Amino acid sequence: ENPGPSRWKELFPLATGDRQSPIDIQTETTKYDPTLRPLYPNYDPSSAKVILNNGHSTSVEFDDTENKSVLSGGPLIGNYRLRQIHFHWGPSDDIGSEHAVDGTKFAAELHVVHWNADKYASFVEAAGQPDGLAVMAVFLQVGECNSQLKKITDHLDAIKIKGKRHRFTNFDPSCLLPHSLDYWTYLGSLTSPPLLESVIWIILREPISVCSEQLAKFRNLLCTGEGEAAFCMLRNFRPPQPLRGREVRRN
Ligand SMILES: NS(=O)(=O)NCC1=CS(=O)(=O)c2ccccc21
Ligand SMILES: [Zn+2]
Repeated sequence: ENPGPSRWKELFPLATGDRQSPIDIQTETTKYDPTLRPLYPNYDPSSAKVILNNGHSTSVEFDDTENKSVLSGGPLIGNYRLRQIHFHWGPSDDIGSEHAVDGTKFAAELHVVHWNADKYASFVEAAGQPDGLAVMAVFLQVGECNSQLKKITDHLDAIKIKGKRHRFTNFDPSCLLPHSLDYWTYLGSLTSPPLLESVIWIILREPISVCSEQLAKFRNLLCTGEGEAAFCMLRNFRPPQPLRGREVRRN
């Protein structure tokens, strides 16, 4: 089975770096910053292309060959182009999110991944730069079933096996955002290998809902491929990492 987060440092020295993600957000020590602007997501539903099972999560991939779907505002300078969305969850409803708030974890976490197309020529190049990526995170709090999330969970049966992909278009990920776009922001990293320290994190303070039945559908995905012994994708979250003196700002 995939070596868990505790062994990543053996292959990826960045795992013990000083701007690693996720973190536990201690709300009392976040700093209000009046220079932070409102977030401005502007997504074209035709950018959505495919939903897939990559063996460690399920993602929706977007056409990022032009500035059709971008995030601007907030702490960002210029436009960050939408690349993909994916989710993190756990084996039970009491854990699953990557970031935590005053020690509390949510049942799951949505990541909306963007890259700085104003400055860099590709996602891969941007992923190697300190201001290359912007990931907007949304907490999924267990409760009511989420009718917008159903657009994703209804397709998971078709991509149960690692490597499966399915045409998935006419989808605007704004439908998964909460009413309020208030946020915390800090400088961090990708939360899975290669753990690159290139992410401006934007964590929405208001969660969206998810019900147990929907969480069960994520857990039914397989992290194994065709012809392999089947193992369910029960957990794919990295635990909180040391803050190393970083500041968390809020708008
Ligand atoms: N949880 S996270 O948002 O830090 N993303 C991990 C990640 C690792 S990756 O480099 O495979 C990659 C490619 C495209 C989008 C995301 C990723
Ligand atoms: Zn993620």
